[in-house]
Amino acid sequence: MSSNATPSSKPVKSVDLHVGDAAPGCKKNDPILIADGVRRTFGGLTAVDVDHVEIPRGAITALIGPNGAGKTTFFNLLTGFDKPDAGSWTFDGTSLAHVPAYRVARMGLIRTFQLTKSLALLSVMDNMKLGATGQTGENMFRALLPVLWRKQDQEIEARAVELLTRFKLDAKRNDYAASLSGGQRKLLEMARALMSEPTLVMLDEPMAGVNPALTQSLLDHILGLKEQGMTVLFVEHDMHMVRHIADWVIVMAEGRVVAEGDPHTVMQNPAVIDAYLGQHHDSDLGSSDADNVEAMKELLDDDK
Ligand SMILES: Nc1ncnc2c1ncn2[C@@H]1O[C@H](COP(=O)(O)OP(=O)(O)OP(=O)(O)O)[C@@H](O)[C@H]1O
Repeated sequence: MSSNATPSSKPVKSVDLHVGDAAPGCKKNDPILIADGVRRTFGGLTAVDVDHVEIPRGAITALIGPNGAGKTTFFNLLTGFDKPDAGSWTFDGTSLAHVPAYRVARMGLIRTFQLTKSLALLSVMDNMKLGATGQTGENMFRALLPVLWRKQDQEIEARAVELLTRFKLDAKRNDYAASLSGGQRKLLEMARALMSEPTLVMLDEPMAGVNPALTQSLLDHILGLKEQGMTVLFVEHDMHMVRHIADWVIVMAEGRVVAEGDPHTVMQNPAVIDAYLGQHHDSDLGSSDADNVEAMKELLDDDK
């Protein structure tokens, strides 16, 4: 499915991100995240089996692949929301294996979810405050000094207001998150992710379920993250979006990385087309296979 979404201005693409050929697992000039031998099985199914992958710093990388390729599972592993059977990975040179999700977030790696996790019965503002990490109140001794946490509370609120204004949600700050539309919830989740001033933002299907009226603003916000010096890694099925905003694309199929490159080159790669067609050349297409074929058509839809 495609939104035909385009950002309001033509993005400046980052180039020279990799070293040597743009092959699966290729080295990057300045990787922020490096994963080695990351494997996750569910019973007899190998959901993720990534030999080596590097995510370039300061760029926007799209992680694409057909349904069931292992993208979300890989996100869950990298961010401490799931545990691998094997493997190691580093973020900014620090090993993240066995680090729980809340500590990964404090280290500057924040993710959003395919289905938004805003807490429906909390106000928009309270959702934002929950996104701030490393508060004084989390430290028992400093929490005993009200002067410290009051000042911090004001700073957190000011940052939340600034972000809500940027994301055009400030008028809704006292509303329950439950009252927001699907697209507004996606914006809230992104705004909340920024409360902790992350260095790497991982977005799982940021465009899914977003009303066309909000797609452009979401794209502009994602581009804005890069302009502010953050690294973005996102999972997305919308190939128009991938083509327009991604500097680099990593393709997964059946748990493995099968291709990497700039969007234009990757989308012409026969291995990628094969991955989307999968093993279903000769059989009837189920609905998720039909989605994959739709995505493949979008892949082949040349740059406008
Ligand atoms: N908790 C789980 N228990 C059992 N199998 C799982 C679990 N989570 C994921 N899987 C399986 O692992 C494989 C990879 O799933 P995953 O959701 O990571 O793929 P994906 O590439 O994100 O797919 P989509 O694009 O449809 O979201 C699928 O076959 C899925 O059914």
